[in-house]
Amino acid sequence: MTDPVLDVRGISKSFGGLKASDAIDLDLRPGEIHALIGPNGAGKSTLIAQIAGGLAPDSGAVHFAGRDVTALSTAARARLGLARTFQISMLAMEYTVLQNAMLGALGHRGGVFRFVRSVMRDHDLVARAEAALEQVGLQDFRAFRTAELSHGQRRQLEVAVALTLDPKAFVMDEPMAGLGAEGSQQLVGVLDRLRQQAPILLVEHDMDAVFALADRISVLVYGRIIASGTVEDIRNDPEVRRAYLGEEA
Ligand SMILES: Nc1ncnc2c1ncn2[C@@H]1O[C@H](COP(=O)(O)OP(=O)(O)OP(=O)(O)O)[C@@H](O)[C@H]1O
Repeated sequence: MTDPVLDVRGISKSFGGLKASDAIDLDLRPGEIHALIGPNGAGKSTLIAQIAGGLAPDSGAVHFAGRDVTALSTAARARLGLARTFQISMLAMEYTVLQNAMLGALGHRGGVFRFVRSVMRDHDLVARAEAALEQVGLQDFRAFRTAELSHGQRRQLEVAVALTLDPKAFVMDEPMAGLGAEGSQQLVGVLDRLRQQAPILLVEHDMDAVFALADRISVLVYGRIIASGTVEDIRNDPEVRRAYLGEEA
C-alpha cells in the first residue's frame, strides 16, 4: 500500500477531566477523500487543530509528507503543503476573483494587497492563478469582484487559492456549511475531482456530501474513533447507527 500523506498516531488531548482526543489513529492516503464525522462535541475541531498545528497534543504524533511535524507551527505545516480551508474565509471581497487567486499564488496572507498592481504583471502568477480557477470551474468569473460571487462560488475560490500553493493534502472544515442544494452539488463536483491532485481530510456534517464523496469514513464519538471504513461499512455499522446516525440498532 502507498504510504499515507498524513499519519496521526495515538493523539490524545484532555481539557481538565475531559478527553477530547483519546488515542486517535487516523491517516490520509494519496488520491482519497477521508471523511471525519461525529456528533457535536465529539472532538473533530480539537483533532483538526492538532493536525493543522494550532493545538499541541498531550501525547502522540502527527506525520506529514514523511516528516514528524508534531512540534511544527501551523505556518510551517502550511509551507510543507498542508492546506487547511474553510474555517475562516481569507478572501478579499473587493478584489477580483483572479486577484484573490493570485494573492494565494504569492504564498502570503494579509498585508500584501498594496503589491497587487505589480503582481498583476507577473505572468507566472497569472498562469498559476488561472489554472487554479479553471480547476474549480471559475475561469469565466475571473474579472468579477469576489463580493459578487455566490456563497458556493466563494468556497470554490477558496479551494482555488489553496491550490495555487501546490498543496500535498487538504484539511477541510465543513465546506458545505451554509450552502444551498445547488452550491453543495457544485462543491461536491469540485472536491470529487480535487482528490486526484491532493487527498482531502473532510470534516463534514452534510451526510449526503459525505456519502457522495468519501472513499473512507471515520466516526469520532467522545474523542474516540468508533468505526472506520467504506461508506457501506459505516452505513451498516450498528454502533455508528446508534451513536451517530440516530437510529435504533
Ligand atoms: N479549549 C477548550 N477548553 C475546554 N474544553 C474544550 C476546549 N475545546 C474543546 N473543548 C471540549 O472538547 C470537546 C470536543 O470539542 P470539539 O469542538 O473538538 O468538538 P466537535 O466535534 O468539533 O464539535 P462541533 O461539531 O460542534 O464543532 C467538547 O466537549 C468541548 O466542549
